[in-house]
Amino acid sequence: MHLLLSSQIARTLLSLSSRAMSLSSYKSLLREKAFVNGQWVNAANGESFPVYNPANGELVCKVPDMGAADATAAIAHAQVAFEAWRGKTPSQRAALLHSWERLIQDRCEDLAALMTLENGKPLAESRGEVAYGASFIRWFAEEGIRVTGQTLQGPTPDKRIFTLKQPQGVCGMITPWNFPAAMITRKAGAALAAGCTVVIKPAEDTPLTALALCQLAADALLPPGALNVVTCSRSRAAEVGRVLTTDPAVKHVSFTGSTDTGKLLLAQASSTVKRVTMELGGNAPFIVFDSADVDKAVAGLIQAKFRNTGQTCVCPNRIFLQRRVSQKFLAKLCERVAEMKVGDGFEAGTQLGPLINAAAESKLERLLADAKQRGGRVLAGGQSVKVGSGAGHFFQPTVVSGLGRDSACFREEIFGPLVAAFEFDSEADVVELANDCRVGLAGYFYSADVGQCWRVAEQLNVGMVGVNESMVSSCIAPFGGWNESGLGSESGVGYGIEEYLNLKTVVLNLA
Ligand SMILES: NC(=O)c1ccc[n+]([C@@H]2O[C@H](COP(=O)([O-])OP(=O)(O)OC[C@H]3O[C@@H](n4cnc5c(N)ncnc54)[C@H](O)[C@@H]3O)[C@@H](O)[C@H]2O)c1
Ligand SMILES: O=CCCC(=O)O
Repeated sequence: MHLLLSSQIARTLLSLSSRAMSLSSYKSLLREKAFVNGQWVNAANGESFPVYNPANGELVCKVPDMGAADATAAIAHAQVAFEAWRGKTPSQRAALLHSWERLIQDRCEDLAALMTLENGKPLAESRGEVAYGASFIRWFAEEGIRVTGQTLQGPTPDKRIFTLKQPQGVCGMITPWNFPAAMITRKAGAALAAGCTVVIKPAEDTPLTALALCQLAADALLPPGALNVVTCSRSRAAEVGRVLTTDPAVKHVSFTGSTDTGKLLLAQASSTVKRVTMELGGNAPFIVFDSADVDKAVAGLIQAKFRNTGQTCVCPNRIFLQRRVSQKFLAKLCERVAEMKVGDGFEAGTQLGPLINAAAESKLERLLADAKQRGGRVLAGGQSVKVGSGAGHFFQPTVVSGLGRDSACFREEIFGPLVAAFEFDSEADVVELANDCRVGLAGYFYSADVGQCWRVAEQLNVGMVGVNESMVSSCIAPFGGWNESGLGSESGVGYGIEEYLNLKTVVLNLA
């Protein structure tokens, strides 16, 4: 007993001391200002807005609440920087990007602490995101030096045709709060490697990681103006977004966020015919066929569904269980879910952190009420959880079954730790059900039938499919959705960097 107690105390002290270390050192990354043209600046209007810790509602710090004038100035700086940045060789750009990536990896603990502080995700996941985010910078540094064109015989003997790929110019980027580092590096890494310069508007809930990344970019000697961050509150997002999507100097708008916002930004970007990359919402099917290895499927669902407390665009949303395997799957799932720890992301062992804000909690409550009203059965969870002061928005991992396609959980992106299960009979039925939505980001299925694996992978109307696999994202794989889930691809061999390159055809007359 005595031994057990002292080992518990030792563990707690260890976790407290490493937490204290991270919390004090991340502050060296922050200036409570925005970052434009290599400098830490205030908003032209002198205003700022607060950033809160979603786990306890406490103020973390304030950052500038910038507006249209600041966005326009940042674009102008990025335009000047573009002229020099495009003139560097791909290897010179790659060397700077590699330095940036190394500094990010070196400061992993500090960045992870900062991310848990502003986003709430468990520290282990934040560390994972730092590594994931850094991987994109490394990947694109390597992609940048291998951009190639074509040489073709012309239509007549005296002609040769060449294709060149050239950087587009200033890129405007608007990013979400759920992956405060990786959604920036997946875009900015590609754009910078291609020779473009960048103005980012990070999400109002998580501007700090974005700013810390800039400090590290400056430490890595990326030139002033190559990477700029314009911070603003939600009430100024439309104003800053309008500048980024309409200023003629911006040649590309890359957005990750909700489909509704994406549609608005697309419309705005059309006024100057900008290139666009849109990574929007999903409603991923997760199908378990009778032949599946149920333990693997349950483990896969837990991993994919509860990543970032269910607030991930590729999270499984509609869980389709073939009738013979359904009860077994749900029983095992509920057993695992009952063991999951909800808590402050800094607490050792926490698997689910807080939801990002009160609106996210209200949405879960609405979806759950709708499910119950339509005859759904709550098999696990179903309640919010009080953690610490009670100011955060924590929710139990929840499993609901017996739902139909009229339910809100079928129609909407849940974006929280709520598993909504549906039953099906045949392969044809489930493919039809899975494709019955307007978005198409990711899809997953578990089956031991090789023929079925090919057929279903081909038939799902989504951009990414996991077959007996629940993690589809990496810097190596193209990331992007079909239909209302977006336009274009991020990462992958060729695809991610091509988004930021203009194709030019040169016809040479030899005569
Ligand atoms: N496909 C992907 O890669 C991907 C990745 C992460 C999140 N998402 C999606 O994002 C959504 C959740 O994120 P969210 O709620 O923060 O999305 P959101 O669209 O509300 O916000 C995303 C970003 O857009 C900004 N924004 C909001 N309104 C704007 C406007 N009028 N003009 C300019 N900018 C504006 C926000 O400030 C934020 O920076 C989910 O639907 C999720 O699936 C998609
Ligand atoms: O939430 C969206 C991005 C998640 C990912 O890159 O896997």
